[in-house]
Amino acid sequence: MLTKQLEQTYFVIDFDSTFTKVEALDVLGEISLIGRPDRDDVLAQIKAITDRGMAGEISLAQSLELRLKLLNAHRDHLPALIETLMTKVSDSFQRNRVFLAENAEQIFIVSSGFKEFIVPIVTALGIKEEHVFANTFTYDGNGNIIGCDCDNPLATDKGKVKLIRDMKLDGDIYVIGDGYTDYEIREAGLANKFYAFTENVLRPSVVEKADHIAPSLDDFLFDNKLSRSLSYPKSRIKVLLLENVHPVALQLFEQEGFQVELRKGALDEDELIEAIQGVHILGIRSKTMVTRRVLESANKLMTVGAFCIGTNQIDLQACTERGIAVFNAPYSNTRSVVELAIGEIIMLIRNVVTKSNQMHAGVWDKSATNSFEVRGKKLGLVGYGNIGTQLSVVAEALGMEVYFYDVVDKLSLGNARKCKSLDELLAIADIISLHTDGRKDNKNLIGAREFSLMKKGVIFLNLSRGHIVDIQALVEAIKSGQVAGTGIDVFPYEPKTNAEAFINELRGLPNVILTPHIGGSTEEAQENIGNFVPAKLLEYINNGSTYGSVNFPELQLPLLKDSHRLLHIHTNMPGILARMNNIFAKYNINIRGQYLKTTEDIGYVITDVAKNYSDEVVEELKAIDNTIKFRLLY
Ligand SMILES: NC(=O)c1ccc[n+]([C@@H]2O[C@H](COP(=O)([O-])OP(=O)(O)OC[C@H]3O[C@@H](n4cnc5c(N)ncnc54)[C@H](O)[C@@H]3O)[C@@H](O)[C@H]2O)c1
Ligand SMILES: O=C(O)[C@H](O)COP(=O)(O)O
Repeated sequence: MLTKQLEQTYFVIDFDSTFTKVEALDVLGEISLIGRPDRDDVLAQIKAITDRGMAGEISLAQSLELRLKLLNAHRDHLPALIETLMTKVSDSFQRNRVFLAENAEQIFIVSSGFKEFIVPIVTALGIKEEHVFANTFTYDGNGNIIGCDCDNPLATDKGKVKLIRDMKLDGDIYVIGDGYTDYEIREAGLANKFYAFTENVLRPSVVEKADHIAPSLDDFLFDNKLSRSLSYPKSRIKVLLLENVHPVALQLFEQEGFQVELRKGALDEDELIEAIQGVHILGIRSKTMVTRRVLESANKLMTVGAFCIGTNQIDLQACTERGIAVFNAPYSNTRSVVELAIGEIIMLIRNVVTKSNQMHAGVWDKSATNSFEVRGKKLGLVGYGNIGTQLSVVAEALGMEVYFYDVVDKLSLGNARKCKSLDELLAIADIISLHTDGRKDNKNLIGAREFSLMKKGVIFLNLSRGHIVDIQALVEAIKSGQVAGTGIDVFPYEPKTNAEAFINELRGLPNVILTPHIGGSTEEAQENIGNFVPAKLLEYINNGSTYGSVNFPELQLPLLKDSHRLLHIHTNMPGILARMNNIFAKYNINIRGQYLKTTEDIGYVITDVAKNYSDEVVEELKAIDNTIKFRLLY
């Protein structure tokens, strides 16, 4: 599967900084110059000479001669060099060792480096020794390396060109390398294509001459439809992270080899429509609205990560219809919200904000009037989910009596008491805190009527979602004294970035704590989220697992071993699994594992199959009616 006739194709591959991540002579210098006081200085000189040679600024002969002189190396240094180089083989070459071994007849290593260290490295990955073309060292009587065999064309300028010309290879020639001398083979008309290999180093003067850029060997193999260890090159996967998500997320995606674009603030709909094109993974927080219109432009989008709890900013239905799996971080900032709520409750019931403001204005007003303990007070929680329950436990530890109301029948924790209706809870509580989710139906859940049902002098908190409270009604309730203190962290409209002003009628009212949606903004929470969400997204991208998705059927899949994984997402209709299995039967496919889960809207079928199947199977699976998305993983 996915192989093409290779008999007439030859791959000419460079060694230093292509097959390996490093320049071998730089590494040799690190070994041979140990103990020399000027080691760092000499190593920097060697590196500079290497770069100038690679960029075509000085001749190869000059570059070799200058470096060998500075190296002061000995035959005895070579075993240590080989040992180090073994650990520095480029990741994508390591991954694709099967391709290298299976196509050894057509692969040539052509390098201006030295056979003494190249041969042991490349033959370990299946390359034939007689297909290695490189220089050899010359030594003095004491084993010191003093130069190289000058008769070898590879020690001279345009040496690779001369060598390839003399080889008279009959067929297509693809050259893969990071240096100018690799490009010269193509320039001389001896190669069909030159791929600038940029996994380890990107040399602008080389890249600009290349037919293609290959950020990895996977990319080269994908581009040429050749057999490879990865179904899709990681370097082609684009990630867009908005709203200042924690830097650890960027690091995790980059480590994976993905291309990551990071933006500080949220984007509005039109900006996002433009930015999302070509993006495979989108990371947002609570402010970016992922609307149906945005999704219509998301031509490559596979998954969305909400780096927060709430997902009401995402059109989940539209995502599902397009086979886009959405994940969030359902617990990572729960504790942070709870701690802020507790802090605010104490500050508000003690009237600390008013006292503090007076002090800043030079007023010393020591009195106990309107200042209370929280012990023994009735805390009413609207919404008894992850945050509501945790707040319940912490509040009880402070001696509060907890009451809660939830639309779903929830188990009371500790001594918390369940209320049968919202109205019942509003009438009982001294302090009311909202912790419902942000579903549309909850718009203005608390308005003028609800404030009128509360006890006079109630303390009121909203750290859930802005649209749940009618702000004008809250303003009236504060002005009339119905609400004695309030803490609001979320607003119907919130500035998109820190540069935008906050405009709201709550500004300047007494005993009101206003915070800029920071309930979940602690270092701990953001770091937790920054680790948690990418792990989910990577599991989905790399393995197909959807465990924890908020809109997809949840499947925790085993790791893929020695099989290909076919992922089929379809509208939930009867008969699709049967049609898939008919196709497998028709092509006599050996199924190694099959997993199915559905929701009301979609079905997700994962089939692990033996590797030897024909491309028609994939085409027929994709053509099944009501297929939303198909993916192949290996
Ligand atoms: N301020 C912040 O920075 C911040 C941080 C994290 C979470 N949040 C928000 O806090 C809220 C709660 O988060 P969570 O993790 O506890 O969510 P959750 O989904 O675990 O719990 C929400 C609970 O609210 C209940 N509910 C929904 N509508 C209701 C209604 N009308 N009346 C009563 N109960 C209702 C649900 O049944 C559920 O039990 C969410 O809106 C979330 O987006 C805000
Ligand atoms: O849903 C959440 O987790 C909170 O509202 C926090 O959102 P944020 O990441 O945008 O601060």
